[in-house]
Amino acid sequence: MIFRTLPDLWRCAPGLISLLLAVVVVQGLVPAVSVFLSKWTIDGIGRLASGGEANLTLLALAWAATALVGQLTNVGGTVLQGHAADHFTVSTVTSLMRKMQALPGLDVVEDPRFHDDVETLQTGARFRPLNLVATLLGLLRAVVGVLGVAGALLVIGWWVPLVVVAGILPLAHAQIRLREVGWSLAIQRTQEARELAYDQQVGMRHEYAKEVRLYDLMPYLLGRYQRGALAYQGVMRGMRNRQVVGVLPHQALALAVTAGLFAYAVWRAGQGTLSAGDVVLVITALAQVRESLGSVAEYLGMGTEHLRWFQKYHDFLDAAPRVAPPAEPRPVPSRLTLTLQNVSFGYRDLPPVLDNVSVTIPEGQTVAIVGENGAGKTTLVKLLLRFYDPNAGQILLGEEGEQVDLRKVDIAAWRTQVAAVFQDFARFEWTLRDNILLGHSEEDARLAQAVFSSGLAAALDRVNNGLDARIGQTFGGVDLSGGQWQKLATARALYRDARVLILDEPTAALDPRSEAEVFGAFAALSRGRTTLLITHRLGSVLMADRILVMKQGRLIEDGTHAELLARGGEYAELWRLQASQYDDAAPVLEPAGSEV
Ligand SMILES: Nc1ncnc2c1ncn2[C@@H]1O[C@H](COP(=O)(O)OP(=O)(O)OP(=O)(O)O)[C@@H](O)[C@H]1O
Repeated sequence: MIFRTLPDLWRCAPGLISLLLAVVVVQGLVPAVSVFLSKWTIDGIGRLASGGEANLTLLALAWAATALVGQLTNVGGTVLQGHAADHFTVSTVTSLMRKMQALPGLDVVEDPRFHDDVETLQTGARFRPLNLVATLLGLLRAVVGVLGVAGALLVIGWWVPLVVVAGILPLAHAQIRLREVGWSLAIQRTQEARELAYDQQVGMRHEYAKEVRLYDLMPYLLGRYQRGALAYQGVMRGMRNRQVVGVLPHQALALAVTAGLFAYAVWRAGQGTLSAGDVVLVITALAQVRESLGSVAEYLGMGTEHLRWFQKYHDFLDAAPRVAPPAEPRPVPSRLTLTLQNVSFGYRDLPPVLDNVSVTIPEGQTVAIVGENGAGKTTLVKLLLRFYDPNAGQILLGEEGEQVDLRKVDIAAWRTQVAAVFQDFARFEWTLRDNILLGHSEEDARLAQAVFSSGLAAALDRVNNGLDARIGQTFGGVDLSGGQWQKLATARALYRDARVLILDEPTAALDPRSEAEVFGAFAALSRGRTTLLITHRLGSVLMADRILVMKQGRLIEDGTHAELLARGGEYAELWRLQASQYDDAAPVLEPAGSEV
């Protein structure tokens, strides 16, 4: 992982990183120079005391210069390190977002295991790059410091630096090992951490606030949170304690080695084979070495943990999407007849929700898809958008003779041909304008038309700033009603000049007048376009040329309103049930299970 992470770091700002490395090396050498200055000062004082000569002024100037270099490199190192970490953070987060962009399907984002990865990657991306930079530089500084000062210890024997390093190795190894264990445990527990955070959010965030108050949910949430937190923290605390206590014996060994060398140096001075300056050098050098080696071990441990995060990050970047873009994408055919041929599909490893569906929808046709909850209507359009690939069968675009399998078509190009109002459309808390344009360039007439046809114009009268009003509560914007949000989602779809229009319950939250207006707009808009309308309001299917009825993943009826009524099957039954709700003479409610 280091062999991939370091080049990544280097590539994000090569000039800056070179300068930073030079500064850190100088910074790391300052302690070694200080140690020698101490020795030369003590030896100089000794010579002066015994009538010899010593240039103490030069030594004082050297001290001052060394201290100045130390301070300058400290400040410069901190500034440059901040810059490098900023670059690295941006490049890491950018790569993560680009990878998301390169995952055209929904399979990965809906996988619960992936939620854990995203949680780890998303929270880590905020601080791991920064911490890795700080850790690597700290490590380099400490290693240079150790090498420089250990070199000074050659004064008392060639073997001394070796003994010092050997004394610290078990500590370094233990630090790395403990960090690895800690990381693995934290990763295993990500799901629990996410659940804790979720219960907290439910208690605190505005989207849950009404139910939390009405149903007095807080005691229940607190109970869940406290039970979960106690269990989770117990495990994590045990791990942290083991980390702290586990390194104690190794620290004791490192301390014993330096204490032994100190005693040896004092003994040699007593024998007259080391000068007073040499002894000062050994004492300061040992203190420095001990500190720097401690830092090396600590940085190695921290670095290991950060690198494990980067390993996860690289694994994610390398992950092959199940919905794979075609190697040689074919253009979208000029005529857009949609054909499903024996399509079966199940989410992940769950039972199939589409069972051998075959249908052809000629270009320009308006098709309503109806059926009970969970029948597979939304799944069918998600397959058409290539959010998933069928497990069996195929989806073809184009007229007979020039049909192309959807899996071979350029995904981005295909999606530009489609506009959709999803049942669970996204509520972007940006301005109204940005919510409609979605990053596309603005065309005044088209924007005005989309706002008018969606019925959003009435909502605009009530907000300051018109289309520039920020919406949603998170950033203090204006909140919209459910119906106004739905009109906004509709305006978004209408703004796109798409050849295929997908409307999944597009009027569920609209009042009758708005619904009639919006359907009027859809009717106008669907002219010349292929339109798929999923709805439970059977009155609205009258605008369709053709109705598909789905039940338990199968397409069970296909025809016009009149044909299906005449057939007296599922559609006729659904129609009768719904009509009866508006009919004074008929019973208003049917038994459960008849939901449309
Ligand atoms: N992302 C998903 N992961 C797993 N199962 C899913 C997913 N989305 C839908 N399902 C399941 O697939 C089945 C079909 O769902 P789908 O949303 O296609 O039904 P629908 O006909 O659109 O229903 P509704 O009228 O309630 O919107 C349901 O049983 C649902 O639980």
